[in-house]
Amino acid sequence: MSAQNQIRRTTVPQIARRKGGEPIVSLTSYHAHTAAIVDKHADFILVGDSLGMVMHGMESTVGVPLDLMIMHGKAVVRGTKKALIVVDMPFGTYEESPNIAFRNAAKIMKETGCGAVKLEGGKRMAETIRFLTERGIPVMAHIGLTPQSSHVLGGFKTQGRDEDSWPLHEEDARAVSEAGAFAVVLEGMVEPLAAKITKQIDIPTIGIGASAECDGQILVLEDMLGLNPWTPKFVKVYGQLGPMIEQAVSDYAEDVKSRAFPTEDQVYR
Ligand SMILES: Nc1nc(=O)c2c([nH]1)NC[C@@H]1CN(c3ccc(C(=O)N[C@@H](CCC(=O)O)C(=O)O)cc3)CN21
Ligand SMILES: CC(C)C(=O)C(=O)O
Ligand SMILES: [Mg+2]
Repeated sequence: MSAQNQIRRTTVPQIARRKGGEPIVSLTSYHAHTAAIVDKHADFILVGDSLGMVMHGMESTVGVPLDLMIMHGKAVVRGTKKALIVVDMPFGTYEESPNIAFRNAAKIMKETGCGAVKLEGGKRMAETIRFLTERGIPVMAHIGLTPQSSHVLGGFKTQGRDEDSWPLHEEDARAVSEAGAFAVVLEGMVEPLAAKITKQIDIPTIGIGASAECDGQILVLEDMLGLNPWTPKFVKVYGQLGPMIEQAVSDYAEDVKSRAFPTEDQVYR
């Protein structure tokens, strides 16, 4: 098959060009079958390190290993054909030096086939963002509430409540934009700060708990499907899958006990 015949995925420059235009749609996914559904409607899909908490029951994202991100990244790339796939770099795989970050980001891209990586941090990560983008690895930045630093921040706390902190967040946004990031996630940030940052920088801002002032939105798929028992305030629940799964499981249990399942339809003769 020639390259032209393949369905082209959304590209990094296409996302970057959406600044100030039609809002960018994104969700997380960690899983081939759900990713195939999300792929029909999302511009990009994030294989987020939130998978440590959502899929593996961890208390934070700090313990997520690189190999786990690669495994879920492969699953999502295999399950999709249209969306840009972005994979989170997990804690401890990029902070130390641009060289180490490049090695691990290249491993993620080569082994998963994703189109970009995401890493947390503003001004402090600017040199690394430049190092990676100049060498062929597109980087999405992530500032504000950065869950990998929750031990320093004192938990998952909304940022910018105190106006005195705004200049630091604005500086982070400018630094990642100037370093070559193609977009930046603004997480857990008061609305006026997210609005100010979105106006100040040339790359799209993707909000999560950061208001409709951003250039796009992202949510954790399981949260908006009603599968998370501790849904934060910024989540809108679009489907109640938790109760649906429970009903199906309890119907199945009843049918097994009463021998109503399997029936003629499910039996080999
Ligand atoms: N399932 C899931 N969804 C997420 O959005 C998510 C993860 N996991 N794991 C990684 C981070 C952690 N996130 C979180 C976790 C908790 C709150 C939270 O409890 N927020 C409080 C606000 C606290 C404040 O205002 O200071 C809330 O009540 O919404 C926020 C973001 C966002 N990310
Ligand atoms: C919430 C998004 C932005 C994320 O980083 C994740 O899912 O890990
Ligand atoms: Mg993340």
